[in-house]
This record gives sequence, C-alpha cells and structure tokens, in this order.
Amino acid sequence: MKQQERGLLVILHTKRLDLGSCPKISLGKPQIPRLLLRNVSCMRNAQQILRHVNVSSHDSGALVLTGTNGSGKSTFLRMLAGFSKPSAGEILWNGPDITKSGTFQQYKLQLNWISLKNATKERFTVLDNIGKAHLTLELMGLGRLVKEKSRMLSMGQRKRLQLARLLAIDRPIWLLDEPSVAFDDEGVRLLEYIIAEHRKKGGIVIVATHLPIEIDDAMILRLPPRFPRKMTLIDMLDRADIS
Ligand SMILES: Nc1ncnc2c1ncn2[C@@H]1O[C@H](COP(=O)(O)OP(=O)(O)OP(=O)(O)O)[C@@H](O)[C@H]1O
Repeated sequence: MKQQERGLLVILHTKRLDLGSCPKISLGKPQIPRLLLRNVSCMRNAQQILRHVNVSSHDSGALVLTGTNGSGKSTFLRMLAGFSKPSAGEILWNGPDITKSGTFQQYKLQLNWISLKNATKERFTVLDNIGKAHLTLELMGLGRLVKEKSRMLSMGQRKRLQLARLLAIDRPIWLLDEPSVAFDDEGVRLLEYIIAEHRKKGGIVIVATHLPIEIDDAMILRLPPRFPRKMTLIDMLDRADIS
C-alpha cells in the first residue's frame, strides 16, 4: 500500500475469476477492475471527510476499512452505495462512472448493504423479512425464530437476520458496515464463512470494522484520523500509570 500525503492507493489482487452471470472478458486484453475508485474525495456538510482515495477491486477482492471514530469508514461505504457523491474523483464500475444515471440503475442492483442502522422490518416476522429462505434462516441459527416478529429479536439475532438477507438477496458486491458488532463467536464464524464463500463465487466484499475479522488476502485500508489528535481521558490515565 502506498500512501500519498493523506491520499491512499490500494490495489486488490484477483484471487480467482469466477464471473458467473457477468459479461465475459476476452483473454489477452488487459482486464479492467470491476470496481475502481480514482482519486476520490468526499465532503459532508462542507467538511472534507475523504481525500484522494485510490482503490480497485477485481472479482473476489476483499477490502477491510479501519480507522479511528469519525475517520470516514461509513462515509466511504455510503459513497460506494451511491448515498453520497464524491466531491472529486470518480467511482467506476466495469468502466463507466456509477454517478451516471444509466450506470447507477444497473450498479445499485449489484449491491448488498449491511449497517448498524439498516434494521430489520420490525412488524414482519423473521421469515417475512427475507422472503421464503427458511433454510438460510436455519443455517444462520434462526430456525426456531422464523415466526417471531423481528422486533422480538436480540441484537445479535438481528445481525444474524441481516446475514440471512445477504444470502437471500444474492448480489455480487457486499458493503458491510460493522458487520460483526453484537455477534457471539459463532456469529463471527458464520460471517467469516459466508464472506469466504461469496468470494469463491467471485463476489467482492468491502468491510468497515473496528473488530478483528478473518478474511483471507484482504487488503487493509486504514483511513487517517481527520483532526490532529487531542488528549483524551485514556491518554491522561496512561500518563497517570507511568508517573
Ligand atoms: N449526515 C452527515 N452529515 C454531515 N457529516 C456527517 C454525517 N454523518 C457523518 N458525518 C461526519 O463524517 C465524519 C465521518 O463519519 P463516518 O461515520 O464516516 O466515520 P466512521 O469512520 O465510520 O466512524 P465510526 O468508527 O465512529 O463508525 C464524522 O466527522 C461525522 O461527523
């Protein structure tokens, strides 16, 4: 990973190309990345959140975003999801810019998104939240809860339901914001397993997280803190330890 001032350059390598229903790419031609962020910056409320980010991913790529609170991980994912637009630079999917309306209509159908906020449909049962994928719910450990209203679920069970939805809505690009929060050990293993399987099929996974998560050959992009660091209570406590 190279670092250009506060800008970042990351290239994700192709592990195995399995295009599934995607258009065939002829051999011999240089292969364009499935996803390419070129010199992307992002402003929110007139504040610069991301600056000069360069990242690319081929099929099967995985990127883990880390960084301090407020460094812009969710903003990065929101931009990739099309909720906010880059203030500079471009996000290219199969070549064209995703912000072009024709491209965006197709691009958004490639995305699956998990965040702390995108809650389940509270009044629906667990099963109705994901259609008819009963077996998927069983596999995520929710088999006994299929008839429960999802508002009855614990936080970890809600997150498991989100995983079930990832599998039920089968789309190639997964944008996962803090996907392992509230999981027990088994939940984390389920998450790691479905990510690995998704990548075997050629899927791309981009994860923002503070928690350790095992993803083979993932590129780690650590976003720089946005402000000069000031002393916190923890720094004071650490100093008190020393003296
Ligand atoms: N809706 C918004 N409008 C304007 N600024 C926002 C908005 N949401 C977040 N921000 C700002 O953008 C910056 C980055 O926030 P973001 O949520 O992307 O950080 P993060 O790295 O995901 O943080 P955390 O680790 O706390 O989840 C923060 O300074 C935040 O105040």
